[in-house]
Amino acid sequence: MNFKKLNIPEVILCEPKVIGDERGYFFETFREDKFTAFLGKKINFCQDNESKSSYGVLRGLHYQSPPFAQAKLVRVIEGSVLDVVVDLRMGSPTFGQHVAVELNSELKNQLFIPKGFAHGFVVLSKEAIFAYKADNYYNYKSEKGILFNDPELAIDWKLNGNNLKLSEKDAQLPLFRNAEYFETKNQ
Ligand SMILES: Cc1cn([C@H]2C[C@H](O)[C@@H](COP(=O)(O)OP(=O)(O)O[C@H]3O[C@@H](C)C(=O)[C@@H](O)[C@H]3O)O2)c(=O)[nH]c1=O
Repeated sequence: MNFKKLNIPEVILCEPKVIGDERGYFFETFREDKFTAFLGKKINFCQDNESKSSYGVLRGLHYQSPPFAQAKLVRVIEGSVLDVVVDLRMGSPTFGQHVAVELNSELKNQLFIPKGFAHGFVVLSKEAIFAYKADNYYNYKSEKGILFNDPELAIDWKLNGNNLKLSEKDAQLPLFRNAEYFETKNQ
């Protein structure tokens, strides 16, 4: 696995070494030792999730508030998505900024999203199966979100707005300016 810091340096792109042979392919999807060595701290993942979505489905932007904040390691098992994270850490030099990266099942790339970020993705392929690890359990009372097309965030979701499909909940999320920000020291 190769690890790369992105424009927001705490957000890490993980690029696995895929070994192909006449049977197909093999790759390590997660190695705690290498991951911990790169981050310099251990993330205790405790929940694995999977969702399937069709073209144009946008899930996000989501986060859980403390004490249920979640760091996530996300990837695409089938298809392609544009994955977006927004920095909600007060005092961070990149507060309010976002990173957008295409994750797909060809590259098998993954994104590590620390606590203190809102996360969402839009499906660019006919369908996509999305999988992720989280280091804190789902807690519906702590679920929070930000409206995907808040002009203040100016996220280019790559797809025409007419093609986007959102849940009722996600279409009614508040703006970034009304989000619950994170204390940087807690991250
Ligand atoms: C996230 C989650 C949802 N659920 C339930 C609640 C609901 O009935 C159903 C679907 O939930 P949602 O509509 O919130 O699912 P979804 O929109 O896929 O939510 C996910 O979006 C991405 C972008 C994230 O970053 C995740 O952390 C998570 O918030 O699944 C769980 O039981 N456990 C979970 O961990």
